[in-house]
Amino acid sequence: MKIGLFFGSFNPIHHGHLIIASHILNQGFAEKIWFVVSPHNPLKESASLLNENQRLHLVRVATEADIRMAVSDIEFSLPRPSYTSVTLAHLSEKYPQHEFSLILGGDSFQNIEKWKNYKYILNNYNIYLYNRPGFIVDRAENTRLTVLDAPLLELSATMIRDLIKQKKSIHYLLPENVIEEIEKSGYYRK
Ligand SMILES: Nc1ncnc2c1ncn2[C@@H]1O[C@H](COP(=O)(O)OP(=O)(O)OP(=O)(O)O)[C@@H](O)[C@H]1O
Ligand SMILES: O=C(O)c1ccc[n+]([C@@H]2O[C@H](COP(=O)([O-])O)[C@@H](O)[C@H]2O)c1
Repeated sequence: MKIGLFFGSFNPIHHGHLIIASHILNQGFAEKIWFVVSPHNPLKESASLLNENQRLHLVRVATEADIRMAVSDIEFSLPRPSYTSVTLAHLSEKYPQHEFSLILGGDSFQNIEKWKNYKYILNNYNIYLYNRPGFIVDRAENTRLTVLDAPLLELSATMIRDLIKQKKSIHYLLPENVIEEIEKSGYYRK
C-alpha cells in the first residue's frame, strides 16, 4: 500500500495538518496517511512540549473518524531525539509490503540539509512538499520531489498554544473533539 508519512510534533495537531493530509489522499499520492508523532524533534526546544502520549491521543481523536488516516507511535520506542532517517529505515524494514513517502512543509524542507542522513532520505523516498507562508519552494530539482498545490492555512501549533495561554478562543482552528480534550485536560494554559 502507498503510505504517506506525516511526521510532526503535533503540539497540538490542527486543521493545517489535516487539510494537507486529506489533499494528498484525494490526489491519489497515498492511499493512507500515518501521522507519526515525534517525541523529540532534534531541532526544537522541548520546553513547551506536551508529553508524547498526550499528543498522540490528540492526533488519534482528530483522525478517528477518517479510516484513511492512522496514528503511529513508532518513534516512542526508537532512540531520542527522533531522527527521521532512522524511523524511515526502521519502517521500511518492518513493513516491506508498503511503499512509504514523506510529507513535508516548505519550512522543514528548507532545513533538510541539517537533518541526519538527509541524502538517504532524498535518494530513497518520494517527498510531497507543500509550501508554507514565508517558505516558498517553487522548483523541484530532485525527481523524487513533488510540490503540491494544496490549500494552506496560515496556522501553527505555536499560535494555538499562545491563544490558549491568553484565554482566547481556538474554535475553528482544530477539530472540536480535540478542543474538548485540550480544555478538559487543561493543556497549554501555562
Ligand atoms: N498550517 C499548516 N499547514 C500545513 N502544514 C503545516 C501547518 N502547520 C504545520 N505544518 C507542518 O506540519 C508538520 C508538523 O508540524 P508541527 O507539528 O511542528 O506543527 P506546527 O504548527 O508547525 O508547530 P509549531 O508551531 O509548534 O512549530 C511540519 O512539517 C510543518 O511544516
Ligand atoms: O532527522 C532529523 O535530523 C530531523 C531534524 C529536524 C526535524 N525532524 C523531524 O521533522 C518532523 C517535523 O517536526 P516538527 O517538530 O516541526 O513537527 C519531526 O518528526 C522531527 O523529528 C527530523
